[in-house]
Amino acid sequence: MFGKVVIYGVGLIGGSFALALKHKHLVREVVGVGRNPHAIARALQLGIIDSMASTPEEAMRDADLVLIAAPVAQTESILAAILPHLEPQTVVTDAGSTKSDVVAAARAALGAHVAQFVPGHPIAGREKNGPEAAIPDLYVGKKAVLTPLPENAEHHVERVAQAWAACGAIIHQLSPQEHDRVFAAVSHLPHLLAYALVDDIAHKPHADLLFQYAASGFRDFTRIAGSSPEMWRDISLANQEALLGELDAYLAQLTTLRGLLAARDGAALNSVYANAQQARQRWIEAIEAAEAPPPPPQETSE
Ligand SMILES: NC(=O)C1=CN([C@@H]2O[C@H](COP(=O)(O)OP(=O)(O)OC[C@H]3O[C@@H](n4cnc5c(N)ncnc54)[C@H](O)[C@@H]3O)[C@@H](O)[C@H]2O)C=CC1
Ligand SMILES: O=C(O)C(=O)Cc1ccc(O)cc1
Repeated sequence: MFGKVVIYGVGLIGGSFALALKHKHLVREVVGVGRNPHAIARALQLGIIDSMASTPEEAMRDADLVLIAAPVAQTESILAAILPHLEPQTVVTDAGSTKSDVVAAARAALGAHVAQFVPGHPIAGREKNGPEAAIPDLYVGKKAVLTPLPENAEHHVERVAQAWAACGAIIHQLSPQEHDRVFAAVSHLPHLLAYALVDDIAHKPHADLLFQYAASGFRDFTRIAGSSPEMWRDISLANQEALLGELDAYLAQLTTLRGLLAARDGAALNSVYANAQQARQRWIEAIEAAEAPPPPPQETSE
């Protein structure tokens, strides 16, 4: 399917993409480019990449597909470094968690060559980072959202969709603005809340005592506060407007709940909790049905 694939940022996301394509024998050669020499050396040692490129010229020579999987604030400088060596057959994509800023960065860095850039975002991941965290089946049954540009040729969009589909992902399309509004609510706000809760507790004078007794509910709620601070700083700032909107709505909900608690209004509190429990149950059922592997083919006697 692919000759040379170049990964800028060989961590959890870029590394898992490379491993998925390699395990399916869909790529001849994976070349990694990194900022941290130890991480890129480890990616080589783990067999995630076949070689590392030390210059953009070397990386981009004869490249079929380039995936940018670094924190989103790095996108513009990476694309600017790529541009002088961008060949006509090369398709460039990214895995960034925000899309409006990435599209703006691509337009600023690439000019007319933005037609070769197809923005993307795999909706799969976890709180672990770096090449050690990369696994080949990270994307199986998960969504990959593409936010194609009007300038993109259909066959370039199709090429990126094929790559994510080969990793096991289900392809969706949104506009960059729709994408950022959706993920502000269901991804960016929850990460901010998890960081806020752990930071708040860590600053209390009796933090050690509190952490000593924190149980699995606290662990579940705060799992995502184990994620990379740099990555989430970049996402928060990139999607500032939509995230502020969601944060304000959530603050209003907290104020409402505070009022119910202060008034000892058990019936109203119960109603909020019950509505949330039911909505969560419906969501879990829908997501499990959507992500379930297809049933094995039925054997017939004929
Ligand atoms: N962690 C997650 O669950 C998900 C992350 N994403 C997005 O994927 C991207 C990568 O995230 P992860 O793989 O989790 O992070 P990671 O920290 O595991 O890997 C990122 C890698 O990029 C390298 N890097 C940083 N600046 C660079 C530069 N200028 N040039 C080349 N390499 C550079 C880092 O050294 C690191 O090895 C981010 O944009 C993030 O928003 C998307 C979906 C899920
Ligand atoms: O750790 C988790 O559960 C996540 O929420 C992973 C994740 C992080 C960032 C994304 O843009 C998409 C998925």
